[in-house]
Amino acid sequence: MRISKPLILFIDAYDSFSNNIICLLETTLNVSVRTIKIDNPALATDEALQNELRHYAAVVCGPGPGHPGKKEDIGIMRRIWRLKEEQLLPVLGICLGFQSLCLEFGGQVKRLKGPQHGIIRRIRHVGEYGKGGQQTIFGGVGEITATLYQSLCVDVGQDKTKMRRWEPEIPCPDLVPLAWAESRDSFQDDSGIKDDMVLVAVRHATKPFWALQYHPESICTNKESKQVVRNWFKQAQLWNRIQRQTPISQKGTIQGQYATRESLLSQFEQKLTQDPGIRSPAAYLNNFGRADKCTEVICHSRTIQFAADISIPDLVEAIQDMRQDQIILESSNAYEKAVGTVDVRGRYSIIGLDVAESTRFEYTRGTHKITQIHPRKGTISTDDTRSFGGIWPFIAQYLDARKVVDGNPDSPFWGGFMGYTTYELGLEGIDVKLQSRKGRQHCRPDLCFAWVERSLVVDHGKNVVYLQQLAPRANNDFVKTWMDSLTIDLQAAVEHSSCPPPTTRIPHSVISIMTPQPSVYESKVLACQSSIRSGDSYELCLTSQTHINLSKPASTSPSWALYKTLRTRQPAPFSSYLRLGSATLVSCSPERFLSWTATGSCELRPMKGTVRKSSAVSTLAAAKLLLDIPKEKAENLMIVDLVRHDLHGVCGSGNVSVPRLMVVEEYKSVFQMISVVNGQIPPPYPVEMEKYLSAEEIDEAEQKRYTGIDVLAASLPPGSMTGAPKKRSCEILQDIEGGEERGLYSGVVGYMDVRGRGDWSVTIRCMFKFDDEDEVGPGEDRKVSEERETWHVGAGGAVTALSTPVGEREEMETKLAGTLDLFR
Ligand SMILES: C=C(O[C@@H]1C=C(C(=O)O)C=C[C@H]1O)C(=O)O
Ligand SMILES: NC(=O)CC[C@H](N)C(=O)O
Repeated sequence: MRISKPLILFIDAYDSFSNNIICLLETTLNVSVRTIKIDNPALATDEALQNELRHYAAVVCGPGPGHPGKKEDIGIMRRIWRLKEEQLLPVLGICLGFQSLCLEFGGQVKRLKGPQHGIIRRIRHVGEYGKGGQQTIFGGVGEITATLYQSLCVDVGQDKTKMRRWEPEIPCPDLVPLAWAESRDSFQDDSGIKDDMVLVAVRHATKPFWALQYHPESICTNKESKQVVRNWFKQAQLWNRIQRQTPISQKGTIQGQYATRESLLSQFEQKLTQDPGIRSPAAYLNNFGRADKCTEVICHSRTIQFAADISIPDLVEAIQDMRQDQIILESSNAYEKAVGTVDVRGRYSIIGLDVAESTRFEYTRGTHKITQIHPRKGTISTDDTRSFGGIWPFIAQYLDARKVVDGNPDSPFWGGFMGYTTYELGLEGIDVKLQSRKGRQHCRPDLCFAWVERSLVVDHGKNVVYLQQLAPRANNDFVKTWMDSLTIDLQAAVEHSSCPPPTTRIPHSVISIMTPQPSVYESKVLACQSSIRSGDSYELCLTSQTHINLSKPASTSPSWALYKTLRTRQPAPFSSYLRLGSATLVSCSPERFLSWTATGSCELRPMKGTVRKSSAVSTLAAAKLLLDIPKEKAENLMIVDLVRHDLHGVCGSGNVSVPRLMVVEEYKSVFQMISVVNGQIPPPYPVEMEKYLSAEEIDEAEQKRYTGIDVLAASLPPGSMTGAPKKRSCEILQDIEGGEERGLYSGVVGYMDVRGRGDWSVTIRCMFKFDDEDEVGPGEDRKVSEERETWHVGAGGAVTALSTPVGEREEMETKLAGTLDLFR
């Protein structure tokens, strides 16, 4: 007989740490967790809630933005505390859940004098037995050091007496204190810790309710807190055995969902099953039909070895028409041996060839339409993304139908999608509406990918170039002819190349530059801090836009010259030059967003903590000292925990790790603190099951498997550009940033290839423009007209409770200067 694991219901208040708590529960206890949002309409009636709760051994009321006194912030949590005696079941509140419990039973919710977000504190707990001799949940627990994420705190009566007590005070007879964080226990002399005593654990005197105000799941909370979770569940189970009146039942439908989302490929399959008519031959086969054996596509590859360092600009200029569309992803710091360590330097550069002739995919948020532009055929086709479950299921299936298994194993990219997505696409994915006052005034793509069949990969470590083409195996001769002619051009280019290539004069003149006003930016920092103090956000990545108006000689965009100059001045592992459809991007981003391998191992590298290089801070050691402070570490930690949550949402419990935490890296003009978060996408079926599965079952599992695209879709917009919790923070930022679109800035640029791999950078330290903003205006002498274009440069930084307006403004200006200096 199969005994199923006890179920726990996790109530999610739209937090960015929820999946980490679910992972903690599933890996510490022998349980399975289902989750539900605080405002799920399916549980609107008491009867529905009651029917749902029957399935569970216990409930966890999670953390979240906002205030426990606001109905909309806590939703069904409040109804849990109000359950009738016969309906009761054990509950653990965490953070917002803790505050909600305390508020319900007489506690007063106050603002902390100094919000504590991502701050690590020592916790003083009552020990195994409370004052009345009752067993607590702290038995066998040593010293806890735990991360706090809170702006608010609860006063249960002790604030008056100013003494740590283990007994309830008069105003809250039902709330028994179990643990405190005290200012005398803080690790460093930290100006942010201003409250003497903060209550961080309670239990209800008579009901099976416990709660923690600290975050047991944070990467920086020590292992001791796992024992607290074990103890809690032991007591919860004991209570269930002895006191529970409504027995646990598996009957009836269950609304709680798995924390991991359904895979994109499975969403696609489901849509097709619902509406088999879509499988109509033409459109379906064009997009998703699999090639048969004879037309099997492989990645033809030729390796060309070079003696000297390879200059990417020289290489592309020799073989491409630079006036046409381009996609160049360059490790422009590959040969910068004097700056930073080896792992800061990128190794490969990847160049899409003949991009202007490639099929281009465009999607604008809110339209439900994927447009394919086929330059070779001179046609444009449009599909309704709803037929396929959305834009991401479409992309995932399109790529999956073109999987290639044969190619050069040394090359990181064989061909496939290359392109960008905007910040606003990410916002759509987390249901954040755009707040622009006038509504969206354009229909520019928020996702633009080219399907790249010919490419060039440079391995800067080995000084080799891989020339590649996706084509049927049988097309060998045709491919060979193309490669022969290109090889000659490439060799000539490298012989004449100058490394580093000279920066060219930029053929433009600046008409105007509109930079953010310092006082306005500083007031926005204060507005962010006000949202942090009220408990609505823990950290906000505030950004601003600079607009540059250029005049230029007719039909020569200065973008390529701008790129060549920027890549030399700000060499970075994720430089990119894109001219794709109506957008042009010039970027020297140091930040990897996400990469994944063909076997599903994913890496995210959030960057938080920036120091400008100067004569006073010129070494890594000096920068480390500056970044080794609670403010900077808290900024980084919060995003690490957020990224872990995003990854858990696809990889599942137990499959996410943090191999590097808060490491300082050196770049040309800045030092950056980064962390590395890894995740392993689970295989379609457990390997040991293979011998028991039929071919059809294996096929079906493969059809529904997760890929790196699931992680990409689940993690946008990049957490390092939003703050935490992501959704509420993005809404607040929409407001504070005045609804101005970030566009390509704060989005991602990169590739996902036919072998099942991907690599994306966060689009920062960049500039971009759209063709529809180009104008013709009167020239200087007002007689002849001249062409003008508008470039946008975004810059910003994370605001926390510990920020200062001037400090943040200077940090933003430091980041802006790298790009803006091109025009000065
Ligand atoms: C917002 C920017 O950068 C982001 C913010 C950082 C920070 O707050 O330290 C660091 C890297 C980026 O994730 C920017 O470059 O404009
Ligand atoms: N992490 C949380 O749940 C935070 C709760 C609440 N919004 C606060 O800031 O105090």
